[in-house]
Amino acid sequence: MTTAAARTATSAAAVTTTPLGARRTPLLTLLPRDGALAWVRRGEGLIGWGEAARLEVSGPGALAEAADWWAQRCAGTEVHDPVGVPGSGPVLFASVAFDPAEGTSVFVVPEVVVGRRDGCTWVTVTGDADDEDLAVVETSPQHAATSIGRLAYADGALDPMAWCGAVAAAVARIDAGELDKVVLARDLLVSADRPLDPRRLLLRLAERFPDTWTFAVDGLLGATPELLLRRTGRELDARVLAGTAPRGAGAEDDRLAVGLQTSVKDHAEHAYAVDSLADALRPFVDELVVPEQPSVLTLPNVRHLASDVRGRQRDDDATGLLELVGAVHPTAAVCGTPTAGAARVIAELEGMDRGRYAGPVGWLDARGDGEFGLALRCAQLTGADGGRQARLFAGCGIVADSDPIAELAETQAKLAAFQAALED
Ligand SMILES: C=C(O[C@@H]1C=C(C(=O)O)C=C[C@H]1O)C(=O)O
Repeated sequence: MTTAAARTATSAAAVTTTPLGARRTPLLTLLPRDGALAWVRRGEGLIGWGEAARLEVSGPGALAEAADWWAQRCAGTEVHDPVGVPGSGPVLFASVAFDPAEGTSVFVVPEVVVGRRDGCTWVTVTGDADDEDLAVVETSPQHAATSIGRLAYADGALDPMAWCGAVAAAVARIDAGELDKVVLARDLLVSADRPLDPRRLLLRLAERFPDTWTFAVDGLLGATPELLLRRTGRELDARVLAGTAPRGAGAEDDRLAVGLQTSVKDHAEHAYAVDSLADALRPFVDELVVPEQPSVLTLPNVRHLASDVRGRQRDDDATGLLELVGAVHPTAAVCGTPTAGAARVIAELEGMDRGRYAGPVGWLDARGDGEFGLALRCAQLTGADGGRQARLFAGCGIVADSDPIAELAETQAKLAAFQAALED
C-alpha cells in the first residue's frame, strides 16, 4: 500500500516570533473568519490563520510522512524566536483522520500564529513580518456575533432507532465473546439560514466549556475534554476519559455523580481506555504514572471518569510526537478492545465515515513539543451553500452491560455541547 499526499507550500521562509508581553484580548476574538486554526484552553494556547504550507495525506504511512515533511520544513527555515517556549517559533496545526490509513489527515503551517502561555503573548509570522499581520494583534478584536437564523436538524447515517439497533448488535457480539468494548458513534446534520461563523462557535464553546480544549483545523471545530498526548521536552501526559453520566437537577445530579463513581460498568469501560493508552506508551517511556482510581470530570452537559496519565520518554528514544500519536491512536476511548476487532465492528455497524472526528487534533512545534486531543464534541463545517451546514458527531463506549436507549441519551447529551454553541 502507498501513501497519497497533496502538498502546497510557499518556499520555506523565515519564521519570526515577536514577544507582545501581557495582553488581555481573548485569543479567539483575534481570528479572521476564514481559515481559523485554534487550540485554546482557559484563554491560553495558540490560534493561527493563513497557509504558508499545507499537507493532506492518507495511507498507512501518513503520520510518518507528515513527520518527515515537518522535519524537512523546519530544517530549511531560518528561525528568530526570542520567546523560546512550547508553541513559539514554527508551528504546525494538525487534524488526523480517525483512520489515517483510509481517511485524509490535514496539516497546516499558518502564516500567522498568536500564542499565549503563562500570561505572556507572542506573535509568530512566517515570511515577511508585515505590518498588517501584526496590526491585527495590536488592534481591536474582530469577532462576529451575528445571528445564524433558524437551524434545521436531520439524521445522519443512521436514525436514532437504527443506531440503537447497531448498539444492540454490538452488545450481542460482545456477549458472544468476539470483543470486549467498542465505541459506536453517530452523526447529526444541521443547516442554518445564514453561514456559520467559526469564530462565534469557538467563542461560545470556550465560554461554556472552560475545562476543555477548543480547537479548529480545516473546518473541524469543537471543544474536547480529552487530551490524547502532550509532549513538553521529554515529559508526556494525557487525560483519558471513558465512562459517562448525564447531568441532572439538584439532588438528582448528586445521585448521578455517585452512580458514575460506583458503576462497575463505567469503571470497566474506563479501564479498557486507560490500559490501551498505557500499553501503547510503555515501549517509549521509562516511567509511567497511572492513577489507581479515576477521578470525575464534571462538564456542564456530562460527567466523565478521568485518568491523568504521566510518563517520561526514555532518553535513548528519538520517536517524535507525531509518531507517538500514531502509536497510541486509536485508544479504546474512541475505538475499542481489542483494537482491530473493534475497528472492524465500527466499520460494519456505524454506517458512516468518521472523517477526522475522533482522530487526533492539535499542534506541534519545531522542538517536537505539542499537544494532541481527540476530536470529540465537534462538528465538521461543510462548504456547501456558503458554509451553512455542519455535521455533528458523538459516540459512546459499548460494553457487555450497555443499554441502547441509555447510550442514545448519552450521544444526545454529548451532541448538546455543540448544539448549545449553535443555538445560543
Ligand atoms: C466518543 C466520544 O467520547 C468518548 C467516549 C466516552 C464514553 O463512552 O464514556 C467518554 C469520553 C470519550 O472518550 C464522543 O464524545 O464522541
